[in-house]
Amino acid sequence: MARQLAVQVHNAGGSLRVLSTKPMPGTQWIQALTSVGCRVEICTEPKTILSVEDIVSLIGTKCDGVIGQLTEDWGDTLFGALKKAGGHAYSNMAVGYNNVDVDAATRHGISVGNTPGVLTETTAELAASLTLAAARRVVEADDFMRAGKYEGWLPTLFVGNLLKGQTVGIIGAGRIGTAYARMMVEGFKMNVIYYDLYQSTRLEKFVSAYGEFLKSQGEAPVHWRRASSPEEVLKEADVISLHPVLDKTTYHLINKERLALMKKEAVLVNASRGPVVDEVALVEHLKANPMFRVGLDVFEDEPYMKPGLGDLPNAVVVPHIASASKWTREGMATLAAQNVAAKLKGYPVWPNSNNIEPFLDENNPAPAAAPSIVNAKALGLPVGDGKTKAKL
Ligand SMILES: NC(=O)c1ccc[n+]([C@@H]2O[C@H](COP(=O)([O-])OP(=O)(O)OC[C@H]3O[C@@H](n4cnc5c(N)ncnc54)[C@H](O)[C@@H]3O)[C@@H](O)[C@H]2O)c1
Ligand SMILES: O=C(O)[C@H](O)CO
Repeated sequence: MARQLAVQVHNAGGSLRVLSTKPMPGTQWIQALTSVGCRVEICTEPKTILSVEDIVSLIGTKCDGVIGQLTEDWGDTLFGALKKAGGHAYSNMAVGYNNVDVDAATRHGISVGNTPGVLTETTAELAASLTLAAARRVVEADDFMRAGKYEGWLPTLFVGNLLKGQTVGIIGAGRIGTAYARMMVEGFKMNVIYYDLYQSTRLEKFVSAYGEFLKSQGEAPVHWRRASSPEEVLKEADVISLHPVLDKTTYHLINKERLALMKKEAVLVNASRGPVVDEVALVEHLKANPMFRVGLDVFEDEPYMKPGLGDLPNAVVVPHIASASKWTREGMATLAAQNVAAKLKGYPVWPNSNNIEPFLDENNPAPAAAPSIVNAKALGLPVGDGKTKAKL
């Protein structure tokens, strides 16, 4: 028999049972659920990644909704178990939902929520940090200093790349890609080349307007260009940051052939999903090109790195922390809880999942709506007018 996993219970008398597979930061998310009559059970097992079997046992025989994590495999087995337990609602505590089989959820009549917007700036800031750390060799220099190797200033010590006036390439110019591009344009006066399936008029207008501003200050303007292929971006840019969703079209988007197109001293940053990069090919490329540098927040086989990557001085590696600011993580938890609470209460879906601010204001009641349900259309869920306030 499966072992009983430890849980912490809030509002034990609540009639709707909602499970969170992990403790999450803040308390607003718990309040969002208990205030609408949910009993909240939080799995407190120290094991980092729960297996499908673990989660099936947590779901048990009666469960109305679940908040899960991107490390979990939400497919037919889990949605089948949730349906059998009487469940209707699931939310990832993440904007990316490549760990979720949305079609399976839809087949079982279960809504799938995600947490867009609240992590846009935080994630872009980490991508910018990785860019600087890689371009200016911050981690190598830190290691050197701590190892007691510093014997005095030298003209040749840890020489890296200047960003100002260079070209930043964005692959996937959605919410995060655009926010990152703006940071690099405003912060370092970089020109932009981007590739996305869709035109980013917001980004284009911003760069044009900022270019005009710089001109008005007597400075060289910045420019943008929309590329017609990823190859164009890779050939032209000095820094490339990857921000697409992970799907069949972006799996190994950066491979051996495309790495070979990049400038020998380019900087590549990935804070999207690990499998967007062929990590074995990347290790080979880094070995052969010591002046090529990467900043990685995500890995192909998380939590593992491909052999050799961790030994390379031209790679900066951090453990998937791009969204890890307090405000963002609390906001992600709140949005995930509201996705579940709203579905269980029969509220409509919020009309614009890019505008989630009203859900995060602790001083005002959250809208009586689900912030972001990715299979709302497939399930035929009603869409609200974006005005109705919840009665708490
Ligand atoms: N490392 C982290 O902690 C972290 C944090 C947040 C998000 N993410 C990842 O970042 C991704 C993007 O988040 P977002 O909020 O900006 O999403 P988004 O939907 O706003 O942007 C994704 C963009 O990718 C584009 N795209 C899709 N297929 C493409 C292709 N084949 N080539 C080029 N572009 C393509 C889309 O058109 C869209 O503009 C998420 O899906 C998630 O996987 C990672
Ligand atoms: O997709 C996401 O939201 C991240 O990977 C975690 O913040």
